[in-house]
Amino acid sequence: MAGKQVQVRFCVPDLQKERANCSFNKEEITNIFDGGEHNTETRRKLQNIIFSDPNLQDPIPPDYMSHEQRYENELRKAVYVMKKFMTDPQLQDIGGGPEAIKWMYNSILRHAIHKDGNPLMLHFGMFLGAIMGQMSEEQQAEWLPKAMSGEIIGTYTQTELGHGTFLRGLETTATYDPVTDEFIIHSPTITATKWWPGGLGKTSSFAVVMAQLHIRGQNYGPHPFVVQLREHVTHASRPGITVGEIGPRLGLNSNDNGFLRFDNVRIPRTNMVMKHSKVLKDGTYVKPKSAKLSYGVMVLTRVGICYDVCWQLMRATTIATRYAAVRHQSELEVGEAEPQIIEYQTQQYKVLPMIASVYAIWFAADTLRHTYMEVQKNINKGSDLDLLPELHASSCALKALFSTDVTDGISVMRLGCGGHGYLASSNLPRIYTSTTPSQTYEGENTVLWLQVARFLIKSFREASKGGRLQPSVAYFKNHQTQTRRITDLSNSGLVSGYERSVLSMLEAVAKQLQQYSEEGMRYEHAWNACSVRLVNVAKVHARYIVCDQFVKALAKYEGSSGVRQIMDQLCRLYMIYSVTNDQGILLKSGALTPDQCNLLEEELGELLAALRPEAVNLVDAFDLHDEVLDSTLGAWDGDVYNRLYNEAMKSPLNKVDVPDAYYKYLQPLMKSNL
Ligand SMILES: CCCCCCCC/C=C\CCCCCCCCCC(=O)SCCNC(=O)CCNC(=O)[C@H](O)C(C)(C)COP(=O)(O)OP(=O)(O)OC[C@H]1O[C@@H](n2cnc3c(N)ncnc32)[C@H](O)[C@@H]1OP(=O)(O)O
Ligand SMILES: Cc1cc2nc3c(=O)[nH]c(=O)nc-3n(C[C@H](O)[C@H](O)[C@H](O)COP(=O)(O)OP(=O)(O)OC[C@H]3O[C@@H](n4cnc5c(N)ncnc54)[C@H](O)[C@@H]3O)c2cc1C
Repeated sequence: MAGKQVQVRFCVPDLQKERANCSFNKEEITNIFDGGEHNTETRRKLQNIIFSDPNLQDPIPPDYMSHEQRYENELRKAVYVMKKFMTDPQLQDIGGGPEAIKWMYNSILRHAIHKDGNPLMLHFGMFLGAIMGQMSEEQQAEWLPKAMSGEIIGTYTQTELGHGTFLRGLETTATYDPVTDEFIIHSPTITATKWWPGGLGKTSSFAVVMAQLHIRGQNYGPHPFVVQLREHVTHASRPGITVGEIGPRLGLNSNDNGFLRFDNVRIPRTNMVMKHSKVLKDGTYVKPKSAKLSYGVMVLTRVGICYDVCWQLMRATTIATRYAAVRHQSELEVGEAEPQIIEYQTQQYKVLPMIASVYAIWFAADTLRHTYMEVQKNINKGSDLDLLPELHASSCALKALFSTDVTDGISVMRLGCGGHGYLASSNLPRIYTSTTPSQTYEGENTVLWLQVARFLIKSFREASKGGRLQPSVAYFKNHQTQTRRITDLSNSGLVSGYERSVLSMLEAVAKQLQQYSEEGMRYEHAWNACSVRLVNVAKVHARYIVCDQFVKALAKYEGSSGVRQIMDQLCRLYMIYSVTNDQGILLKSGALTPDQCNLLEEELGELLAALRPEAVNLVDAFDLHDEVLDSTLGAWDGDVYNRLYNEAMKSPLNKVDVPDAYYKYLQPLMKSNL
């Protein structure tokens, strides 16, 4: 238990001091992020088993491995985990088997086992997601057991060399042949080559392939199909399939992201993924309730990404906060001992708002997950899809906002650790390179912001006609009657300030769109000419959602008063941090005055001082095991300098005093200059 560990484990005096006085029950906070006491218990049992298993250790630090070694090492561990979960009696006790594997890979523990990606990530994420969310019951009965047991390994192949964002522009075709009752999957051009999917290069034997459905010369748009890529047992690529890896990336280099080409590959008709749309034997196309239902796996993954980046921020803030309590530098008062760097207000401003952001992200992600589950329930019941636009807009908004905030936040945490934060052994560089692609994958963020803007403009017009509004934009209904200025600076006052700013921005951009249209510009061009403003308003709306959800989550919170009090302070900090960052927008819209901004900036300073003594306890409450942190700077004991020194000793260059390269290159140069 985290609370008990505090009593018995060694840590450096600076951290002992930080931990000595804690005003709240850490365990209660741990339970929030695990989703309940039972989940905390399960996670701890799992991590005790996993982290004590020598087979899951890396033989050498992955940074010193070659490209092939990294892939092999991660695949070895991933397969070991699958087998262990199937057979280990200790794990059966806690509900072992495929469900537990899925549970673990959908938890923060996967970042501890696989430090730079994992060849089975797409299998556990999107391949299983496509089977469970997009296949008919009959198809699930066929494919799910094989995928869960590892008999087949799959990935999700949508993006092509030529098209990622513009799904309707995909070039891979699936042409129905009624004579043989088969689809013919084909890559007609070089740009139709599938490019990027994780686990595609060397790992997957199957893939869900997004392809344009053609029946009797008519194109019905992109649909998912299951295609076998490699033979059973030999794993050789099948006839008509050309598949391989795309080469090194900025990060996630163990994922064997791949390319894939099809040369008229035939698959049975029943391999079309058919929960929503169907093709009958005679070639009749059965339409789905909404054409966008086949995009469902992407929506699910966008929800997952919100949690995933939250875990990355938890790791980065834990590392930077503990380090800030251990590191001493400079002088606050001349001649006095060097203070812990966390005593500097500017350092508090780096770590504390990011700790608060973890809570903000978590509560908003949880609400989004519930919306997703409600929509799924409605789809399964066959009832209406009213909430689909809300889910699409909110998942785009939150995925885009959180992936950006967290990537930027991790960068601030690295800077907050000075030079040591740049060392691989701090783990901050890898946390960064594993997080920054979330701004691109599963919908490039600018493109997602424009989807949000499309929803906002539509809703704004609906509101002016007195029409029905989706929950996240219900506040538009007041838009004509409200004055812009807010008078109270409470949390709900600030949320209202965001609402008014969104409405003011929408009013202006809608007017500009209208003006362009009246001047004869086509709507699409007018949209493009306004798109910077449209992206800006989408971002402010997203921030509004997060602030609003944070306040609402706390209003419902039924835990202890200590935790409630600290969360209130964190919520207030998040609100003021956000508003002061966005003050240009709030001032311009007239929601705030310069005097009000000054008051908020003063309060921000007071909050930083009030929260400073709790900083280490707050990150301890995330309860991240040292293996999850994998950091010289962030370990629980705070023994930073010994850890840094010991890690440096692992550099292969230190195996010998004088390396061969000296004799080859330097010695001749130095000799010739004697
Ligand atoms: C307790 C914790 C539990 C959770 C644990 C989770 C653990 C972690 C899980 C996962 C971790 C992360 C691992 C991540 C690995 C990911 C690897 C990456 C994989 C990929 O990248 S796969 C490829 C992804 N590709 C994309 O996302 C492409 C982006 N493009 C698009 O989505 C679309 O093309 C588009 C939306 C941009 C445009 O589509 P288009 O058809 O052209 O549509 P429009 O004409 O613009 O709009 C038409 C109309 O449709 C509406 N709409 C569009 N999309 C959707 C949708 N998905 N749903 C509903 N509606 C949609 C749109 O709003 C328009 O509506 P309107 O006409 O305005 O009414
Ligand atoms: C690490 C990683 C893993 C991935 N894994 C997978 C996977 O498993 N499966 C899979 O199918 N794909 C995967 N992808 C691909 C990913 O989904 C795409 O890269 C992503 O959707 C962006 O598409 P794109 O690369 O075509 O970018 P582009 O769309 O070409 O974007 C380039 C620029 O053009 C701009 N742009 C494009 N369209 C518009 C527009 N309409 N309006 C304004 N600006 C626009 C963008 O904002 C961006 O600035 C992965 C990518 C990465 C980096």
